[in-house]
Amino acid sequence: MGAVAMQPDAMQTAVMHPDISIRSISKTFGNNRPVLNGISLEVTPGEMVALIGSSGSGKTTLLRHIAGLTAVDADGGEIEVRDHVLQKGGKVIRDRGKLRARIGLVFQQHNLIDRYSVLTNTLLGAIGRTHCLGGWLCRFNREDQEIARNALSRVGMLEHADRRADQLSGGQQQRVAIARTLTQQASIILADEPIASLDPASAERVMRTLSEINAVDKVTMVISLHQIDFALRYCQRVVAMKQGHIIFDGPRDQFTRHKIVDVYGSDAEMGRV
Ligand SMILES: Nc1ncnc2c1ncn2[C@@H]1O[C@H](COP(=O)(O)OP(=O)(O)OP(=O)(O)O)[C@@H](O)[C@H]1O
Repeated sequence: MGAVAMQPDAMQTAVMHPDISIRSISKTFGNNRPVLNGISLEVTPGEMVALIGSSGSGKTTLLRHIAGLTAVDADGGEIEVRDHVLQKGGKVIRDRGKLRARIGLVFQQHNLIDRYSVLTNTLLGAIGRTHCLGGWLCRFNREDQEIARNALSRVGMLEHADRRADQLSGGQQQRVAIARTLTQQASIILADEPIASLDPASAERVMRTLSEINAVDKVTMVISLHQIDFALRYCQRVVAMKQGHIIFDGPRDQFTRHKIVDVYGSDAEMGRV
């Protein structure tokens, strides 16, 4: 059968439908000022978005809300992931397992279980599809083993499959964490400062790996980064936060020096970012 031409309107709808839809969310811890202050954001399937901002601007808190790990304030807006409400009215939905299974998380640290092998850590990505006795004794089938090995191969870590996680360098650990999201078959990856503690070569490799996954698998990514040069090189879109607000959201070529100074203030003027 020949290819069916998509009408322009249908194409637009398909392209524009967001993977992540955040509507006016707010979060206040205790009696402090809001950490997130009426944030709205839509992320389209396949986008690779850099989330930047000074320390304390709210990046981690925003990522944790998108992951469903932290609830918005009671009157603090709502978040939809892939067309399903993830949280609303101060509550993360009860049946969040299925949605969470679509979201892969990569953090700066504490990504892996030290005493487990690289392969087992990677296989933990498949846990949502597996029966685990008492929540820990999991039997992974041959197909999942294959998926995990393939994921390790893609991030260049297959030769380390049998090593303990705590024997790896920081960059290698991050690549295993990324392999775990591939094994999970996540359609969204949220990465919180994945290269913060890495040397430049390892940082480059981790960002390249994420970028390849974004390009090949069309996985949607939101990545918080402190390094502006990496953000601008690897991410097409920049979202910049300051004191719980989004103060810039646009293509990287519009994120000019002037905007960088708006976001980072004197740090940027001193050349520290
Ligand atoms: N669980 C919490 N309880 C109280 N305050 C919190 C909590 N989590 C975050 N905060 C506060 O929220 C603010 C934003 O923190 P967050 O970690 O989101 O910032 P960030 O932009 O990710 O910073 P960094 O770049 O340093 O990681 C900070 O002032 C922090 O102290």
